[in-house]
Amino acid sequence: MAEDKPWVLISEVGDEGFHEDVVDILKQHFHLICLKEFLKNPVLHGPKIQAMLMWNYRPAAEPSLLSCLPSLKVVANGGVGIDHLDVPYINSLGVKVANTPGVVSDATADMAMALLLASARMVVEGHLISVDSKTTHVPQSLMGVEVTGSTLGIIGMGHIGYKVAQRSKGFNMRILYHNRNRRSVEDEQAVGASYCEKLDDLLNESDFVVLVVNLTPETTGLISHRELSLMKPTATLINVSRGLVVDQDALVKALKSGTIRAAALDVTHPEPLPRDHPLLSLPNVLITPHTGTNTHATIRKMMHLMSTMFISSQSSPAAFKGFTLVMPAVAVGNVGQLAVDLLVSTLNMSRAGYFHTDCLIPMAGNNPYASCKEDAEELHTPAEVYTAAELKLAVLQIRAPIIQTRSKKFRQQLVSWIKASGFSRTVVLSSSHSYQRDDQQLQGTPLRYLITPSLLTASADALKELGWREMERIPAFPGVKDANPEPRLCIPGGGITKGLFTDSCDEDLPLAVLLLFCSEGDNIPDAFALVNHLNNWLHLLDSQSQEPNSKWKVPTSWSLLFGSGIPPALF
Ligand SMILES: O=CC(=O)O
Repeated sequence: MAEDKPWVLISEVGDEGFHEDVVDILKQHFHLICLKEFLKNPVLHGPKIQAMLMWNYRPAAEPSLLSCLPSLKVVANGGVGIDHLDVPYINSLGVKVANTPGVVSDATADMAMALLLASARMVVEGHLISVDSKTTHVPQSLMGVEVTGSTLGIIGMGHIGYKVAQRSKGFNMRILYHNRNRRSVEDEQAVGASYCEKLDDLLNESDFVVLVVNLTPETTGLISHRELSLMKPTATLINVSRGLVVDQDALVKALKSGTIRAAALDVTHPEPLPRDHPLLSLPNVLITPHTGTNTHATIRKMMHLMSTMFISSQSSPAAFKGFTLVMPAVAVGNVGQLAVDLLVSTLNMSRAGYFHTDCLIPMAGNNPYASCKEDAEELHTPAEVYTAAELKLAVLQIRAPIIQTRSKKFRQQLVSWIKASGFSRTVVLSSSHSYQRDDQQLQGTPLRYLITPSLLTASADALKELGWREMERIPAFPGVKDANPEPRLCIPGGGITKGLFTDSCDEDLPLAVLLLFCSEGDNIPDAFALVNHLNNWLHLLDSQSQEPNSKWKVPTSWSLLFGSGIPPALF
């Protein structure tokens, strides 16, 4: 029911607003109201709006609009740059500001390379000649500059800048960079980049200068007359950051006078430029209309991120309506967590947020699923939520032990979050001490399952087909017939498994437990076994590999796990 969903204000669908192809993602989670509709009756609609999703800087988060939204919790910006938002002011209203970093980096870095290559090799000019009805021959003047082996200067070596460097390495470029902070030696070596403490040195030496900085007071007008005059006359300026980083009047002069060879800009100020702006009529300028993140895959990722960033807000029920949640119990051998690692890594799941709790031992660490040094720098917390929206799958990964005295409270928090989020089922991946098995549990497969009555009906056929064994209840007093005849559930080493299962039965929550009997040690084979069982049920990965484990992608962080041994040099 639309009424269940949080009300969210957007500018419009289509034209300059949200792309029609992705708005379905938002509609799954929100009741959308477009600005035009909203403005017909702000008094009626205003109090219902809990979030505002901005696309192409709109709706503008201006005081006049925000004052009509007394229930607003979040202003979420589609994109990484939030220079158009007055964050302290918005925060002062008790409203959070969110953006979508990370997911835009690849597309933006690709765009920087596209502009660099297109400008260097005169791709647009070539195209125009090729399609011109008057063309009879290819003019010799259509002569580009060599990219391979040239020198690239990256200004702003953040997430996107680093990805530009990674791409440029493939072009055998000499890579210089200037950044507020120098990167680690490992980062530099991985892409072969050299740090230029002085911006002037970078400008002097580069054949291509790429701007990838945030717009701040320090970077406004960063490239002006002086900086352009330091560049080589054969050099090209590429801007994928913000138009205001470049003094456009100075750029026009430099391009006209041959101070630099060319410019390729995905961003200008304003956007679009007035139709009579001199940049538009210069032959050595290539301009795209701020489309750095415009790929279907990237905008879908942005939509998913914008949709799920509300999960920690209690005012956004049913954010995961119809999703399956998979989570580990923190149990013997950490088999559940390892299995969840394989899921997140293989399905390339996006981090949607964190589960806020005071029941886990506080900790923070690097991104366990990093695919490059750059990603590894992200800070990760003990309980995080990942999603693969296409599969309607969410995962809660737990990376820290539960504080012993808070186990019950943790279960309560979990159950209420699971209920509020609208998951259609929850699967807990767990394990139990092999050596404490009851006699009847000794034979056959080490896999067991448990299922709550409210999930049983929906899953009975699947379970029958899978042929799994239900976890046996064991007598409270083995050998004593009369006393306490009711056999009980016993999951030694299973952490919160039993409590969570019992709570879920009481709360009518559709939940299943999949567990393996195992021993502490190198539990990687157990993790593979458990995730393969899960996959046999949920069909998350359909690859028909001969070798069942080879379809899973092992996360980088596993290199720190078992098997590396103690360095012999210690003895
Ligand atoms: O311009 C694009 C962004 O800020 O992500």
